[in-house]
Amino acid sequence: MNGLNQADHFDDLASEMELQKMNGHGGHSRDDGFDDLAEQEDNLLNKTGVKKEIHFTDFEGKTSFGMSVFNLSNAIMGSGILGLAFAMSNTGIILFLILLVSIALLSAYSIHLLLKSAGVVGIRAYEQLGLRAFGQPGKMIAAGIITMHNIGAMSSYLFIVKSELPLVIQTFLGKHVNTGEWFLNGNYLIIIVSIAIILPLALMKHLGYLGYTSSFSLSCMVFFLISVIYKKFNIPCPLDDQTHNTTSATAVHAVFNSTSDFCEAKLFTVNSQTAYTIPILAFAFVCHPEVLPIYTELRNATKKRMQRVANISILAMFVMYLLTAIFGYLTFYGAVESELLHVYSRVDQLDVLILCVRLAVLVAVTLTVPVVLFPIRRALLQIFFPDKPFHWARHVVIAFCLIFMVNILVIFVPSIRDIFGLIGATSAPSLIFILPGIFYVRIIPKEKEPLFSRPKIQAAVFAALGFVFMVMSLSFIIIDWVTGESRSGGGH
Ligand SMILES: NC(=O)C[C@H](N)C(=O)O
Repeated sequence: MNGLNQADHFDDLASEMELQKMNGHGGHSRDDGFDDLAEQEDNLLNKTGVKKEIHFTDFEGKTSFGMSVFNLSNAIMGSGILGLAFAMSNTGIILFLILLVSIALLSAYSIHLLLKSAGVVGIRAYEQLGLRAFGQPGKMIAAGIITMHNIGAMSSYLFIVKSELPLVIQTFLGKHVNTGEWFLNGNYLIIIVSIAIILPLALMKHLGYLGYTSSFSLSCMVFFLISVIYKKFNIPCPLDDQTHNTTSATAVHAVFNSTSDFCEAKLFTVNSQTAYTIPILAFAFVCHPEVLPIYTELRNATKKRMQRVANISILAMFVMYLLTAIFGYLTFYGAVESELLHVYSRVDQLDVLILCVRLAVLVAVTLTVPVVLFPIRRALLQIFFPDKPFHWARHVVIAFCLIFMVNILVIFVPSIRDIFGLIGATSAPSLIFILPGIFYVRIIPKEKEPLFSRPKIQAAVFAALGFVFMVMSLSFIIIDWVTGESRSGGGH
């Protein structure tokens, strides 16, 4: 679900270097060191005419190519996968495919920009690119956006707990309907899970074994995909409850008013919910803060090799995303909700396979919440308490406040669609398009590429495209909220 454990490792290294610098052991300042490296690389090129293999930082990576692909895939894959079938139901198969391919390609291009910028100055973290491009404000902006994005990701994971845990408990109790007891209320359950599991894990000083949950999460999502494909051939459309009982079915019928229309795969469609498509897709492909740490750790790190790692990971996740969206959509058609796993509760509450998928996804997302919390706390510490040594009080208070805030958010947010929408329309396009584009224009020296050279104009257009996506998506989402005629994206 993410490779943040890696980032953690690198930040430790980075802090170590910073510490050395502060203590005067480093000799050079960090940036000077990287400039030397870039210069050294240029000399090498000049002398031999052939570019010899050189590491882009002073850090010698040890992770194999395959393992790096796996790590980056983990960074890409997350809760976003649960929203894709919903996105497809609002665009139709063809439009969805076009958008999915476009976002995947743009995401790969964005990684190209990040790698090229990092290669010039030898930088191992997203925030450091910000620092290099715009000084302290650039670093703050990058750290702020990453913080906001991770808070959004944390909320989406906790939202899944809120919507799925009551169903799991219900199934264990053998109940076909939610009878309204407190232990079947998602809001109470997330508070209990937060206090009993997430907070203690978030208080650990280091991630330790928790870092490995990312691979567990990826396996859970593969299991989820296999079940979605299997269930497609087992669930009839229309669902029994589609003409009565649930509120979302009623709301859906306001939009799609005949059953035949309802159970038909649309190739191309547009409705008020189509506005959420690009944000959902953008959210699903965010992995950019993890790219540079994974690059640094890659064995024989060259830009080309890392770009191959990125392309393969993006392609693999593209296939998983496409299959999940198609089979999820072809199971429920217009009745699909913004959190795919939740819709299965409308078929058979006591289904064992779905119970297992729910349990697996629940464990995975619960364990991922603290993993996502660590980098947020680190960014906050860097912003508000730079150069201060570790202090337990700060460590504990920040974790507590973050978890408290995310709980409040998740209790009041009616649907995971709103989290995907908001985060996908703001921090995701910033991380994928805007920041890599403008960092590139600023970081690549004018002597190498003049301001009006093709690559720089392309990067600037790319950043502008991100800005257009952001403004467009936000406006449509706000219009949808204000007019309130939304089809329930309900996750609960
Ligand atoms: N890594 C992230 O920020 C989000 C991830 N792409 C997801 O789908 O959940």
